[in-house]
Amino acid sequence: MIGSAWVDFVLGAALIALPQHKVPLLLGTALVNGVRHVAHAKRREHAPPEAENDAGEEQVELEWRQLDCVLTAKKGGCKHILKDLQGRAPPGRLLAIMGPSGGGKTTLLNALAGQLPAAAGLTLSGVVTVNGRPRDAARVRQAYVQQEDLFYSQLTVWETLMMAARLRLPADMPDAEKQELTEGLITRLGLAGAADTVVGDEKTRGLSGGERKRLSIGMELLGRPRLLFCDEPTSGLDSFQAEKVMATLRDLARDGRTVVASIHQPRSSIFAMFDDLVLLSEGAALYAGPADGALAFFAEQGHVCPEHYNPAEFLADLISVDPTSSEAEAATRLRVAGLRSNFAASSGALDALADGAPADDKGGGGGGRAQAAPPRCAPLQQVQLLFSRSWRQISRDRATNIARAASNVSSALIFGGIFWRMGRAQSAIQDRMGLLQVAAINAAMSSLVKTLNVFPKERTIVQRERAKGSYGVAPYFASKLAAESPISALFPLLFAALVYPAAGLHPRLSRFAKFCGVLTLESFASTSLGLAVGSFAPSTDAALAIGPGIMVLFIVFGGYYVNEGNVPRVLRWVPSASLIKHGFEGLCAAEFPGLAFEPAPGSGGQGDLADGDQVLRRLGFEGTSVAKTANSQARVILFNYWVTYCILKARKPRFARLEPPRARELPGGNGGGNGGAEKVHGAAA
Ligand SMILES: Nc1ncnc2c1ncn2[C@@H]1O[C@H](COP(=O)(O)OP(=O)(O)OP(=O)(O)O)[C@@H](O)[C@H]1O
Repeated sequence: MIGSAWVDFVLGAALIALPQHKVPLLLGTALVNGVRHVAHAKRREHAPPEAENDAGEEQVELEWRQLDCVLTAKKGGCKHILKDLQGRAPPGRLLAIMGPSGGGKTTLLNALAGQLPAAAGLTLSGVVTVNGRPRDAARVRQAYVQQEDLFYSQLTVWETLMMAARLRLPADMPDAEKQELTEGLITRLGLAGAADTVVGDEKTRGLSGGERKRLSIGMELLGRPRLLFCDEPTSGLDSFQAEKVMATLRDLARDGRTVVASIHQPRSSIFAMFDDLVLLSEGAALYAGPADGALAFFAEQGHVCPEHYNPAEFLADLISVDPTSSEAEAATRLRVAGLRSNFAASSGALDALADGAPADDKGGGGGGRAQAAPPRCAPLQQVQLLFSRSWRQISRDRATNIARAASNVSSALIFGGIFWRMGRAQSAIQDRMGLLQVAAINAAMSSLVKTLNVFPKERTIVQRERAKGSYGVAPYFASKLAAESPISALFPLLFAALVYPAAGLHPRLSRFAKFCGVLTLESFASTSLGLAVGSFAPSTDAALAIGPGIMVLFIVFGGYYVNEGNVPRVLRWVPSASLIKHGFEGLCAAEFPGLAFEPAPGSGGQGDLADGDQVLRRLGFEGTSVAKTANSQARVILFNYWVTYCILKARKPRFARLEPPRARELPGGNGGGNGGAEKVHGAAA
């Protein structure tokens, strides 16, 4: 995939560097490229789907041993994140990984799922098997419900699940069957009452936290997983919602699936739902066995849970290091180290976990009934589905659309008021240039900020969906642009319709049409810059810091503050990349030609600018035209789209490789417990 992204990168670079008269060639090649993608997608469509070879409802047993995770710092020293862990997650049971914050729960879950994000200096080693085979070779259907629930906020529960079903399930599966499946999932997850509720976000009221989490689980169930990982499914939920979510996971386990969830500190009713339990503290296991055997295990060591006490709270207190004072820290460290050696010395609990039978064996059945694995729908159908999703998202997002409209109307009223009916005096020349410059900046900024606010989050959703093979970048990108462009064009048009007559700009309809066209194209260029920045920025905050920074540079070299002829040689490329400059130049080209200006009183015309052509010359825009600036702006747009496309295509989450078990030697033997930062010596076995 990365190789093909590089081909696109090089091809795109060559095309955009072409001289302007070869632009038709560029379009032709884009068409060829499109056909290549459709052909590629078609080939993929006929490729054997990775999960179809799996037997229908096989039982999955996950096992791990000698699992170590070490982070080596650049300045030397290591942090031992997971310490020689072993355990087993049998089918039909819910295994909970519990422990204090920073204990290594998420790292263990990620390592078991094969989704531990790769990082410099991070080494993961050990053995993880599925039904006795190395996990990567086992090709079992697994799913991972991430801690952060990400959805298109304006789609309802039904639409979200149905869209995922249409994109992920085989094209030859009748739509009625997909609908039936979606309905079944909604009922199963207890979401029937919320089926027509939009997911919502900070601006739009929608699902509750628990409903969102159950929807996340539902999305993963579409892939018919037999092995389900869930990271902190109850975090941020009230106790009622948390209980409902955990009950859902327990029921999924009862249907024969293997369910592994990390959880921080559950209430007692949730603790009672666990079949098996792994207790982690500072990366080391203090218990792994049946959940109902944990209290007895620790009672034997003299740590008795008081009556009527939440066992989860008792265990959390028992295995946590208390950093509030040096005495408390030393005492709790000693206790945790003792628990760790006691557990390592006892094989009983581990054996019990290993022998765990399905808690209430109902065999297979349940959720996987009619669901099938990939192949997906054809690229054209993907475009159709993704277009309808993008269209619903943008057209239903009333809060954002109203805010954008209000911002454009208020800017138009303010600028219209300041530059009210400018006339043709010499002083009106500067006013005109000022208005055209602020109009160019306003159109660019409003589109940029809107895109930067939305796209990084959407990119994460798309990456998750693409990781499941739901669709390709080309159908996604094409449908997004097609759906969003008409609505995005409305806002600059609204601004233009108000400010143009108020300021008394060139009184011809054709000039007004050009003014609107230039502003709309500039708004698209700014959106394309937002997409390019949003595709590589690590977060929305980072995108909001980078995007406006670039825009300030484009404003400075936007043709108004620095004359193009005076730009230092080394920065000559900036004006040609500046969408503000092309926008401003285009607005000047629409406004000034043919305009005659009155001489300043008493000047006798000396030093005055008599007409618009002289103004254009003064600005360094002689010989310009709307068509020429539109051409330059189109190249900026194509360049940004191409950058976005290549980054989206190349960007994939990188996961740490599972190395063979390491031979290690820990200072202090098995005791550990020195702040999770033990020195690890030794080499890979
Ligand atoms: N890539 C990494 N770089 C640096 N430190 C890391 C990395 N991954 C994990 N850690 C550290 O390893 C320890 C365990 O992290 P992990 O997220 O697994 O804990 P956790 O038990 O899930 O915590 P929480 O309940 O707070 O989410 C923490 O101290 C964390 O800072």
